[in-house]
Amino acid sequence: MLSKAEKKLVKTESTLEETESKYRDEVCKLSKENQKISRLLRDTKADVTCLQAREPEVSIERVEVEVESEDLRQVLTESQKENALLETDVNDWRQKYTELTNQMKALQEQNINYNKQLQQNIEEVIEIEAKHDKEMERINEEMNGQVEKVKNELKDELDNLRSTNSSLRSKILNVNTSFEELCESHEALKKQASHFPRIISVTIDCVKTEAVRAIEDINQKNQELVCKYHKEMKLRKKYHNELVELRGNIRVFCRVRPCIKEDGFTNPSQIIVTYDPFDDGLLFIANKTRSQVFELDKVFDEKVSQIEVFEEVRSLVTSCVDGYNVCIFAYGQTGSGKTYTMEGPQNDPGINQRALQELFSETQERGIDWEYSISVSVLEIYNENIRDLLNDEGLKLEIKMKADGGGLHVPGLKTVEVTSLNHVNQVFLTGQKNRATATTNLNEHSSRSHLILNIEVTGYNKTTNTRTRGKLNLVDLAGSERVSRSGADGARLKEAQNINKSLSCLGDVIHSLRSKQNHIPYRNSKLTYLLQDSLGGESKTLMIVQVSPVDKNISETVCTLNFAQRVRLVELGTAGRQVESGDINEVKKRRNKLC
Ligand SMILES: Nc1ncnc2c1ncn2[C@@H]1O[C@H](COP(=O)(O)OP(=O)(O)OP(=O)(O)O)[C@@H](O)[C@H]1O
Repeated sequence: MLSKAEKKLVKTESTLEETESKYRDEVCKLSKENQKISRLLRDTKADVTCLQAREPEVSIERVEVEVESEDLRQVLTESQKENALLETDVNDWRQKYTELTNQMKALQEQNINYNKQLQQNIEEVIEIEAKHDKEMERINEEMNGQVEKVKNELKDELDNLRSTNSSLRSKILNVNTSFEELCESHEALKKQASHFPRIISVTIDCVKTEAVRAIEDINQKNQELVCKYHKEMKLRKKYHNELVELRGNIRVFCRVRPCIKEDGFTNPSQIIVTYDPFDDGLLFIANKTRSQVFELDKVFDEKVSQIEVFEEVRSLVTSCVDGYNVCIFAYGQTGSGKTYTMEGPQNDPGINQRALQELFSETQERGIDWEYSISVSVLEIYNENIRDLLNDEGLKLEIKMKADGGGLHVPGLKTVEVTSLNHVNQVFLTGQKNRATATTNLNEHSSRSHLILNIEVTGYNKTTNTRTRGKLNLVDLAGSERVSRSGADGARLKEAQNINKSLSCLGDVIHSLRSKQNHIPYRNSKLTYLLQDSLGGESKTLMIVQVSPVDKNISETVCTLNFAQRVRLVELGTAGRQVESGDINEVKKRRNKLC
């Protein structure tokens, strides 16, 4: 602050000095001019005085002379000329005098003006000096005030610093004490820290044990949860099955066959089928950019074995022993694995052989009260003709209603009672032989015909005098691919049209059953007519749809699964047992009533 006031003072002083020197120069210049004018005036005055004091050099004399001679006249003429010249000179001097007098007057006036100016300037200088003094006084006062203020401020600051200093001193004293205390604590901690590794390792061991225990607990809980979940799932499935049974729905399973060499080289991106790890009833098909989901009663992935498949149908098969009509048919496009699931290779048989084996063991386990007989017939429907595969006589067979009202049958169809698995295998071999002799290419033929293995289980209870009769139809349908896709003509076209007809009749029957229509068009094809007992009314029906996992078959796969979804919604009504009391007349009466 002081330096600012000082600066201002110095600046004002220099401005004043500048102004003063400027006026001093001006006054000096004016007094010099004044002196010059005074000198000129004095000189002019002296000249005038001198001129006034001087005797006129020329006196005009008028002499009147009588010119008497020529010489005199000449002298007179010359004198007159000289006189005229002198008069001219006098006039010039007079004029000069007047000019000088005027000049002197002007200079006097100028001198007066200069004097006035000088006086004015002197007054201004005095005024400026007074102002300067005043300003100096004010600045001095201001400066003194500032100095005083700064002094006071500095004093306050010094006081503050002094008090801060004293408080800092006391703090330092305190810090010193704290520092000493900290040093002591540090020493103590150092001592403690030397024990740390041991403490830490003990703690880590404890934590590890705790963690292991916690993980074990979690694992146990997890396992319990998984068990509960599986139980829930089983329960859900059981209730679902019960519901299905109550409603009489057609149960629909889906089996995905593994990739085979006919699929060509397949990389993972060509596999279009995926599964839900938590729900074995869902199947996903990657159809172009979207994933289509299909809900079925059970999905068997490509790794599921023949035994596992049979485990799922075992109870259905054995219910035949209790007098139920059961039908299991395999549906799907050619090469999707229908025959594999139903017949299977010799070293790993499918449902047909396992079902018979199961029926044998089940009937044997029923105890001594029961007498059972199991008989089989094997037939195929090819081009809407029924062929008995256990009889090679080539009889034309038709489906007829039994005379006693006991349902449909095929008169003339050979039925063989089987007693052991070996016997069953022999019967199957006969069927396969007969099928092969009628055709040049068994594979192609099997694709275009429906194969039906009919098993009838009759039981008689000696104690209660009751009879049971259950029928098990195991059907390997012809390939379901569309005619338009196969590009067939001639005999092939006829075959395809017939397959198409019977499968579309199957679809119609299912549609009519689903929409609970009064008329169900069973008779529109040999297949539906023959399976009437198994499709409608009091039977348990299972359809196993077979699909290929690769993208080249996607449209057939999607068609198959759409068909499966429709089939699943069909309600057939509660299945009924075929149990007859010993009094045959009563049975007949009941049957006639039903018809
Ligand atoms: N689950 C499976 N495991 C191993 N191989 C299988 C499986 N399913 C099908 N295959 C194989 O796929 C090929 C075609 O199967 P399959 O003959 O059973 O089909 P299909 O649907 O009966 O055909 P078609 O309508 O022509 O009779 C066969 O070579 C068969 O061995």
